[in-house]
Amino acid sequence: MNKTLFDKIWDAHVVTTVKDGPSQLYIDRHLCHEVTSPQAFSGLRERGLKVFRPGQTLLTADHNIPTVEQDKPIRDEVSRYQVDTLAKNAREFGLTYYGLRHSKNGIVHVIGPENGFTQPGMTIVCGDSHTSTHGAFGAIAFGIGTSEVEMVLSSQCILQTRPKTMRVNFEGKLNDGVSAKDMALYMIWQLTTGGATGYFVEYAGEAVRNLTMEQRMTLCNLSIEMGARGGLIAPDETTYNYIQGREFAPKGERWDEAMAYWKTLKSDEGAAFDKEVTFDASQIKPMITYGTNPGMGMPIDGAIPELSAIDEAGKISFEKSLKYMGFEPGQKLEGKPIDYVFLGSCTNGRIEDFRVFTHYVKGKKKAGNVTAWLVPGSWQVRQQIEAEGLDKILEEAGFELRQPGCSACLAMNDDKVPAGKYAVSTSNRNFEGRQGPGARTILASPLVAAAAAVTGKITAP
Ligand SMILES: CC(C)[C@H](C(=O)O)[C@@H](O)C(=O)O
Ligand code: SF4
Repeated sequence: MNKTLFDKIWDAHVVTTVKDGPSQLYIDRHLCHEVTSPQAFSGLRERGLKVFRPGQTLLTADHNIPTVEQDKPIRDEVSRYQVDTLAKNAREFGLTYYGLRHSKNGIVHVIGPENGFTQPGMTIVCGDSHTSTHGAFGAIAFGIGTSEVEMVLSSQCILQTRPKTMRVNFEGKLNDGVSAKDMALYMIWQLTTGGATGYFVEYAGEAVRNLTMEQRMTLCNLSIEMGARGGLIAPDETTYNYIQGREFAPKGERWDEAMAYWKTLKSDEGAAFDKEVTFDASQIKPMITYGTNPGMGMPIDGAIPELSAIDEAGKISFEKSLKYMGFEPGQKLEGKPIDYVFLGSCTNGRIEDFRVFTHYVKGKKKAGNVTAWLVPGSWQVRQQIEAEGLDKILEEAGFELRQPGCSACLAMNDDKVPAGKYAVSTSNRNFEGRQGPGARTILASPLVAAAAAVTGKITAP
């Protein structure tokens, strides 16, 4: 039978299946952060259980950490408690932990791939919705709840209902200045935030094949924002080259064995998907969002829809959303002054994102009205930035590099955008209050963020 890539990986991990019910799925890799793991560890403690396969779990602190003065104790009491608890759990259960001040600390979805912990053909979970990021390597990666975190810790398995499969093809070539972030915002705009609910998405087509690993991660990261369980891309030379030599990557003979398996990881010719959508990549322009969900997007030179274009059921939430954002139906946003720029997050906090941003601002100056937060996704990203001298270029242009963490992506630390202020943000969610109470988020690519940072306005790069 012709199988999809998803089917191949899923079938290889099913331990047993409950008749007409969920499957017991074996999990290869488990990532944990401080927000969704404490109750899971407490659960183990109460039941007197150990972690079943400690080598397959990796811990990091990211959501609650400050992005300045990480050498000092965390000032916020709740955040400090969260991070201390994770450290304590790591010690007690004998798990690898990239805590604060660890040279490999960073956002959970950045550190997995950059250390080779994330590999093709694996099942990867984390108590975090953007676990879909790891699908860029040709893995089944998805977010789980805290009770499932406990299941994985204690048994290395979880119960899962098999999702439907969907393929999204991006045919043709992207235009200059258009990135994976624009592909994702375009796709969610077209398909809506519920367009992939119940599906696991495979991304394919020429424009996807041409993406670097960093860009593939950006695309897969946003799968969840259109309701998908996850997104994945078949591994190829780009994938193998990225993984080879990283800390957890297979070495020597193990590498050859792994490669033999990885090369089988693609959807067979004629494999049936429950749904298939095709986009013309050359039609995509740099994108921004104007509303309070990632589906409320438009090309940067476009206009917000008129009220008459919105269906009856959506009118109230559309108006509420525009009111929150301080925008009008039919308004164009190009030239609109902004206050903050955030470069970072598990969507766009990788080295390539910093290269793009730096290349654009080189020789220019940050606009006086803009507060810019440039937050690398990990310490390794930050070290790479410094090794390439990007920090110097940024400094000359009036920008300062911060220390790694989730930061203003969800503002669980001190990096909060003040109420009413506009932030052009490279992160993935523009929900009300996401970047701070009353903060107004405009999602965009690192390139669009760079243009806004130097002009102080929404500007086509
Ligand atoms: C805190 C965590 C549970 C959450 C998630 O699951 O996505 C966060 O990472 C986010 O991006 O909103
Ligand atoms: S960077 Fe943002 S989206 Fe990613 S894990 Fe952190 S809070 Fe969630």
